[in-house]
Parts: sequence; structure tokens; C-alpha cells
Amino acid sequence: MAAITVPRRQLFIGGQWTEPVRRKTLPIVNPATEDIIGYIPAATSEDVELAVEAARKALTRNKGKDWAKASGAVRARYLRAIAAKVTERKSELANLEAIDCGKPLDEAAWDMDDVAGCFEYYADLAEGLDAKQKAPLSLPLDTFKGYVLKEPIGVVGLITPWNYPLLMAVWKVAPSLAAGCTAILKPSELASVTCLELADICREVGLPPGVLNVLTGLGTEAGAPLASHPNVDKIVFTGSTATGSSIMTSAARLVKPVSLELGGKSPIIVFDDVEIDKAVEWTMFGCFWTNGQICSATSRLLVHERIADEFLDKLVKWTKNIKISDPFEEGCRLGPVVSKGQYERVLKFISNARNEGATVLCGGTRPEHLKKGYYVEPGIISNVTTSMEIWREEVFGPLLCVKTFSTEDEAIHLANDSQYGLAGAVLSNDLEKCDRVSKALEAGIVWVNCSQPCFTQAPWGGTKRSGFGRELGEWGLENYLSVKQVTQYISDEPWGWYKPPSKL
Ligand SMILES: NC(=O)c1ccc[n+]([C@@H]2O[C@H](COP(=O)([O-])OP(=O)(O)OC[C@H]3O[C@@H](n4cnc5c(N)ncnc54)[C@H](O)[C@@H]3O)[C@@H](O)[C@H]2O)c1
Ligand SMILES: NCCCC=O
Ligand code: NA
Repeated sequence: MAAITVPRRQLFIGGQWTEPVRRKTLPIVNPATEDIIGYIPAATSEDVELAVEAARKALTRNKGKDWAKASGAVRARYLRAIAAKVTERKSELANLEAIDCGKPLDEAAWDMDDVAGCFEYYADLAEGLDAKQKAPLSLPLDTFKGYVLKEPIGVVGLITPWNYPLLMAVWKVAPSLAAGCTAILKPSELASVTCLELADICREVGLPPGVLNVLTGLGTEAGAPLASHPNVDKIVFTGSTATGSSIMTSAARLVKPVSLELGGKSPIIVFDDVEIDKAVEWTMFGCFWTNGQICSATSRLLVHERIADEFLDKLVKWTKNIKISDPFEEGCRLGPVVSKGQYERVLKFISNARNEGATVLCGGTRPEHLKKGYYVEPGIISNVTTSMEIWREEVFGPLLCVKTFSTEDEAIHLANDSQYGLAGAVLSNDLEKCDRVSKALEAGIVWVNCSQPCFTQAPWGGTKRSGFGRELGEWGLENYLSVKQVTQYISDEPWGWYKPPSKL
């Protein structure tokens, strides 16, 4: 593998690389080697102040005509230029993503295609927005006519996690810019490198200054002041349920809207009529893809008791065959988890499960051939009860817990036995059964005969403690638009409610 140099960047504020006011930095750690491979700037409330000012200025510059009130077609040109640059720099960006967060290089490369595709998609929607303006309202009185304007919400704060460092950011940046908002992006301190490169791309394509600002730094020092800033009109957040709740609390004080994409503990239901090998592979992909660090991971397997022994036997064999290696090694299918903290957290889940009486069928330990790096062998845990931590809490690592069921009703009951409601999967050759289960699952996303494939066109988000609001698709654009009604009185007659004063 050729040496990868991580560019040294500053905060991106008002179109300029800007040193943090307090000159703080944070190390960039490669989770595969535990080495420090560079530093990111660490913003604090003073930098948040500057970024909010820059974003506000960009929103109102030239009375808004340069961005917020420009046509969607104008903004679409920038989005397409960004997409083209991402594609041009795909290999470099994928390398940086893999070295920063530990995901296999093949996955990081796939993410970069999704990033470019997301900008292209929202460029189309930005163009489409022009035609949707002034949509007429059908009113019951012919003395009135009305229409609807869709306007950008304003300055938005975008706070994102580390599992898809650039993609999760772009799910927010692309639609917010398409809508005409200006934005301040605060990526995760554990993996910010590619978001700073996105800033560089915005600079390269000449995005008007202040339209996108990137503040790297800690959640408490940079994220919290952004969330509570009175001049930020909306916060859109992806991350843990605990942080989401604290963001919502501070936003509530200012009656600031929020969209929250939070955690999950999603079920995958495998009925007894499936092709076992095919179902085994989707079960693995559902939980071990992205090193098991997907909010929508189907990490609770419910398998029909009639096939359970054969299914688990094969699942364990296939799982032991997963190539665990440095993300840059050819054919890697599982890299390290993102950080030391996360590594220790995953191991703790395993020991707690054991202590509570569960059986570890495989994995959950450091692979013998990897002495350094935050590697955990993918684990499968059976003999689980519904009161155990491993059943109830999100691990955000490669651990799958298993229960069996005997009837469809029991499977649905177990599937919905969670505070979360992000996703769910159902695998069966009986499509009517899949339909019934899809309707019964308490979740925002349901996969049938697969788990995890995700398309920019389809709405993404959860119910229950997994949050609210939808990203992606047309719903993703609506997140950043405010709806204004304009109602016009068109009669020649006076309104006639009050008596005119007598003419003396
Ligand atoms: N629903 C989804 O689409 C989705 C997608 C990816 C990840 N996730 C969830 O994200 C979590 C893992 O990500 P994480 O560990 O980065 O989550 P996290 O909540 O720790 O951090 C997310 C972001 O919030 C920031 N932050 C932390 N404390 C903050 C505060 N007090 N105020 C403002 N910002 C703050 C962090 O710096 C980071 O940028 C998991 O729970 C996972 O399920 C959800
Ligand atoms: N494929 C993207 C899934 C994002 C959530 O973690
Ligand atoms: Na890192």
C-alpha cells in the first residue's frame, strides 16, 4: 500500500481556511494501527460564532440573490460541480475515509460513488424546485386565490457521526444546499478528514463563501454551541439517541426545529421457507457490513425454530470465513472498529452477555493474527433473553444476537420488542407473509429478502427512540424548506364586514 498523506487543514469558514480562535487541535487516529496520522483543527464556541455569521451573510448577500433566492438551477450547477470533483478525487477520498474510520477500502470506494450520486440527485431536485414554486391552492371562495412558496429554512447546523463520515454529512449538505440554505457542518471528531476535503472541493468549485462552513471539533465544544445558537434556524443531527436528546433539549429552549436520525437495534426475521445460504449471507451483511457500525444494522436475528440449527451452523461457518484485515488489504471484508473507546465498549457487551448467561457461538474477541488495531471478530450470541443488555441496547459493532420463534405473531412481537424503530428485515419466499410483516414492523425502513441496501431516492429515518424526520429522497429536501402560503383577495367588492361610517 502506498503511503497516504493526510492533508493538514484548518476550519473552513466563509470560504477561507481559518485557524481555530483557541488554536486547538485533535489527533487523527488510524484505527487499524492505533497510530496518530495527523491533526484536525478543534473548533470552540468562538469559531461557531464566526461560522454562523459567515453562513448568515451568505444567506442574505446581495439580498439573497446569490444563493437563497437564486433559482434552484443556479444552485444545481454547484452541486453537479461538487459531484464531478468527488468522482475525480474518488480514490484519494476513499483512501482517506478508510484510513480514518477503518472501513474496508472497497466499502469506502462505494461510499464515494454514493456521495457523488447524492449531489447529482439533489441537483435534479433543486432544478425541480423552481417548477414547484407558486403551486396554486384550491380555495373554497372565488374571491380569493392562493399559492404556496417553498423557501429555504435559513442557516442550518448539521451534526454527523463517524460510521459513514462523508456520506452521512452529504445526506445533509446536498439537500440543504439544494434548498437554498447555508450550512455549518460539524462532523464527528473521530473521523473528520473527508469532510474537510469536501470543504476543499467547495473551495475548488467556487461555492459562494459561507454557503458551506466546516467546523471540526468535539461534540461538547463545537456541536453543543452550534445546537444552541440563536442564529441557527434548524439542527439536523445523526448520532446516538443520548446526544439527540440533549440537542433537542437545547433546541427546544429556542423553539428551533430539529430532525434526528438516531440509533437502532433492528430485527431480521428469517422464516423456515428461505434458501438458507442466501439468507445466511444477507444476515451477515445486515450486521457485519461497515464493521457492524450501521445505525440500521439488523443486529437481532429471529430465526424460525424449524431451521435454527442448520441456519446457525452455516451462519457461524460463513462468519468465521470473513476476511478480517487492514482495510487496505485486498478482499478485506471487516476492518477495525473506529476507536479504542468503541473497541472496549464492544468487548464489554460480550462480557456482559456472557455474565448474563448468553452463549457466544463465535467471535467477540481480538483476531489472533492482528496484534494491533481495534479489531473484533464478528460475534454471534445465542441463548439470549429479552431482558439482556445485548437484546436491548445498540452495540454499534459486529455483534449479532439470536432468538428463535415458532409463529409469525411471535416473530413480530419479538421484532417490535425494542425502544428503537429504525429498520427491520424479513426473509421468506412467501411474499404475502413479507407484506404482512412489513406492515407490522414498527420501523421507518423495511427490507424484504435483503438487509441494508440503501438508495438516495428512498426516505431514510426511524420511529420511536430512533428519531423523527426523513432524510434522502424528496423528503430529504423538504427537511430544509419552509412552506409559505400567499393568499390574495381578488374581488372588486369591499370586504363588507364592518359598517362604513356615515358620511356627514
Ligand atoms: N439513524 C441514522 O441514520 C444513523 C446513521 C449513522 C449513525 N447513527 C447513530 O449514531 C451513533 C454513533 O455515532 P456517534 O458515536 O458519532 O454518535 P454521537 O452522538 O456520539 O456523536 C454524533 C455527533 O454529535 C456530536 N456531539 C456529541 N455530543 C454533542 C453535544 N452535546 N451537542 C452537540 N453535538 C454533540 C459528535 O461530536 C458527533 O459529531 C449510533 O447510535 C448510531 O446508531 C444513526
Ligand atoms: N448505507 C448507509 C447507512 C447509513 C447509516 O448508518
Ligand atoms: Na480516526
